[in-house]
Amino acid sequence: MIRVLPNVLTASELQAVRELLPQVRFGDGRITNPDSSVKQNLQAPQEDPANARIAQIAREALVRYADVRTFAHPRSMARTTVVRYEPGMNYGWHVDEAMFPSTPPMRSDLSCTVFLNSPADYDGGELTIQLGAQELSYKLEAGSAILYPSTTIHRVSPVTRGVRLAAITWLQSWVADSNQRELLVQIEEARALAASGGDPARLQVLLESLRTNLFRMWADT
Ligand SMILES: O=C(O)CCC(=O)C(=O)O
Ligand SMILES: [Fe+2]
Repeated sequence: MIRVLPNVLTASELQAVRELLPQVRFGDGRITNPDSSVKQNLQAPQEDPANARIAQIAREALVRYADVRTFAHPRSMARTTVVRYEPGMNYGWHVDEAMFPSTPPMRSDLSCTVFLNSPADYDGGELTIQLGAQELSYKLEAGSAILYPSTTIHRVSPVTRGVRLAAITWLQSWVADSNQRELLVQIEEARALAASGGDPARLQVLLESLRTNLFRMWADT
């Protein structure tokens, strides 16, 4: 399941990020993926002070964002890194690493991109995610983010004009299984609908989905 998170960064956080971005000293993105033959971008070293400040702003914004809690049930979040794609740069089809060598090591369940500049600033640079035979492409407004399963094959298509800037991170969830996470998301939606007296037809279909899918999960065959 993929979730777009509009306006993760407030206007003042976005302004702070805009002032910090020119101070980031980018290096070759392959520093963290030396064996990759498809990664062709620029990436801030972890120790870069402007990267660290942007990372902190992005993390705090993600942690306080209610949909991140509902959708991801986050247990831990990996390092956050600012990436930069100039014309000709791209990150070809790949799957993200399963484990990050943090202390303690963490498993990536969800990948996250926080878009840091306007889609009008560049051509190309879509984040495209494969779901079966379908491809879904995203190019979000500055300050908005996307969460998607780290199990998916995805890419950043070549930038053909301008510069694409984003902050990327990964989350480990308390609930490893994405089908189980999906049921918790539906329970939360049903709870919120019941509390607000919202659309009864939607509440009905959510409850049907929960009953049917829990039965499917628990039925002995
Ligand atoms: O820049 C992005 O939106 C995601 C890049 C990516 O797939 C990665 O760094 O693993
Ligand atoms: Fe990736």
